Amino acid sequence: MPVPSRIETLGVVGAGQMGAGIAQVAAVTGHRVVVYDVSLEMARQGIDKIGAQLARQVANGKMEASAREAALSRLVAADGVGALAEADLVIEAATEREDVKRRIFQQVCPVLRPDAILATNTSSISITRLASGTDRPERFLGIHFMNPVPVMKLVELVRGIATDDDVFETAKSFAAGLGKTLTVSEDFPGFIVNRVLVPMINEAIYTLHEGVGTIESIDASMRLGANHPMGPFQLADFIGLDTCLAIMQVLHDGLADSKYRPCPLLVKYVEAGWLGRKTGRGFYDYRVDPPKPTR
Ligand SMILES: CC(=O)CC(=O)SCCNC(=O)CCNC(=O)[C@H](O)C(C)(C)COP(=O)(O)OP(=O)(O)OC[C@H]1O[C@@H](n2cnc3c(N)ncnc32)[C@H](O)[C@@H]1OP(=O)(O)O
Ligand SMILES: NC(=O)C1=CN([C@@H]2O[C@H](COP(=O)(O)OP(=O)(O)OC[C@H]3O[C@@H](n4cnc5c(N)ncnc54)[C@H](OP(=O)(O)O)[C@@H]3O)[C@@H](O)[C@H]2O)C=CC1
Repeated sequence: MPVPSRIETLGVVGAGQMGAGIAQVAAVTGHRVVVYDVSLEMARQGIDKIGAQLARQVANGKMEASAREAALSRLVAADGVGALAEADLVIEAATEREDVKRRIFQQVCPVLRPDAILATNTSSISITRLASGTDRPERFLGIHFMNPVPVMKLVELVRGIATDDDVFETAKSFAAGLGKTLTVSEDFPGFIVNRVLVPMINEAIYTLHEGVGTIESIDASMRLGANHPMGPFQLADFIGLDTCLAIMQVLHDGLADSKYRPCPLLVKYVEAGWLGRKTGRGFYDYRVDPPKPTR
């Protein structure tokens, strides 16, 4: 069966920071986008965030008001999974948990067009393993965007063992059409970016845990000493500590090497529900301005 040669309608599952970012970029570049989350209300909240983000661009003179209106008119909040039936491509961007993603694929696959492509924005989980839980492993791949999606230039593409070449080519043209630069990663835990980046963050947390430095001194050291735009704790809070921990667990389990052991302090923060910016508190407390280190 031929694959859609062009992606006109995109479905996005999960309207959190990544799903909303993907939906925003796709709508701005002329795609119709159906946004699905656990409820219509959550999907609407994601679209409201996009509206606010685009309003800032209009206020800064970076976008015409008419272009904002046009982008918003292309965004639809799904009132149920059935709304994904019209999509040429669906990108899953829900919580970084394999059980959650598998359950989503079980719900979504029966409503998809038989020729539709299914992709995941997973940060670390095996594409081949996720594909095996769908009805279309040959039409399944990883399209891994970086956070914040509208700003970051990279998209990592990852094929599973069964991904068809023409599916991969369609995904490449789609991502290039969003203005992104592509790299291709083999399907191993964490792919390229997170195999390198998240152990660095985990090491920064060990550095704190062992008393080598404070949150602020470690962040300042990496910002000023390594020219990173954010220190590792600012970045961890920005990514989400639950996501950072999930990635470390995938690296630890998948590569069976103790060097990927998640720092117990990271585990403690996640257990406390201090997940970073999205919950108002992580390694920094964002309920005060400027954000205050939490240890
Ligand atoms: C976990 C994974 O699976 C993979 C990952 O994504 S790992 C995370 C990768 N991301 C990073 O490493 C981000 C590192 N940080 C940065 O690059 C920068 O700090 C940053 C781009 C986030 C902000 O840059 P900054 O210069 O400090 O801030 P600021 O001047 O406010 O913003 C610069 C631009 O980004 C935009 N921006 C900032 N945060 C944004 C957000 N959350 N969403 C959308 N746009 C955003 C701003 O609107 C601004 O755009 P304009 O230039 O058009 O006005
Ligand atoms: N954060 C980052 O920097 C990056 C993350 N990623 C990956 O993108 C994905 C999403 O991450 P991110 O946006 O940060 O996470 P968020 O926690 O911000 O968003 C996840 C969203 O998925 C929703 N969700 C959970 N379960 C379901 C479900 N069964 N059906 C539909 N929606 C559901 C959540 O709803 P609710 O809140 O109600 O649970 C939430 O709105 C993860 O796989 C992550 O690894 C990739 C690149 C960068």
